[in-house]
Amino acid sequence: MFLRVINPNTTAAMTAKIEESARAVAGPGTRLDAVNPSMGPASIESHYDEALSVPGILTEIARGETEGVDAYVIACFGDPGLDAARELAHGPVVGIAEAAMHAAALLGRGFSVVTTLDRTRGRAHELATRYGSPCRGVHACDIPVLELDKDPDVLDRVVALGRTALHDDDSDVLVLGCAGMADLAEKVSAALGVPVVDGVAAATLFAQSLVTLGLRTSARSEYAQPPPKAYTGILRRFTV
Ligand SMILES: NC(=O)NC1=NC(=O)NC1=O
Repeated sequence: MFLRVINPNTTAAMTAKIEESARAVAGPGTRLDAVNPSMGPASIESHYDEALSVPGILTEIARGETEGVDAYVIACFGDPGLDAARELAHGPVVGIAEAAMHAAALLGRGFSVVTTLDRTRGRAHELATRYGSPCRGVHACDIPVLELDKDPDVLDRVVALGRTALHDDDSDVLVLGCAGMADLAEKVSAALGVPVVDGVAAATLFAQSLVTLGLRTSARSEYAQPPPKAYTGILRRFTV
């Protein structure tokens, strides 16, 4: 099978980190590549960034549909463009927040999210409500997405915040609230002694499992192909 993991921001170093996390769990029979759009925000840390990332995501989905991609992962914790992507894709499209929250719900009574900027907490709560997940709290380490690779104290800060979150929320599982934290899961889990879910790995395996089960996005109603219509201006270049 052919999985495509889409980093919705345009930072190649993050795409490489995301690819590494996805490849680490993909099966031997799975062809996997990680891509990012050539247009869009360098990182996604606001509703504005999320909105501007969606045309690029949809461009990558449309391209994947011509290249035989069987399933997609949207590798940003805001799950940007997820519903629109499902209208374009024939196979499954899995967001890393959705995957991480569902995985966490299988591992404990309640989970906490450790994310980047404080302003992204509302989106995480909104997604947990939509997904019906037992999220007991969302905590921000206030490290900008593109600083995750540069700040030498990232691991210590995420561990400290995770410890506080588990205590204050009375949670028993942690979810990493950014694709850029994918490489921290194992170390944070070892430090805190609880399961720590990396949404990139979880979404990759969910997508792979759905294809293995022969399941795909339903085209019956809401996720049917978009009704044909004219798109004007620059969007004409990026629409099906
Ligand atoms: N909560 C987040 O910071 N999410 C993210 N921003 C990105 O650019 N990638 C993410 O996963």
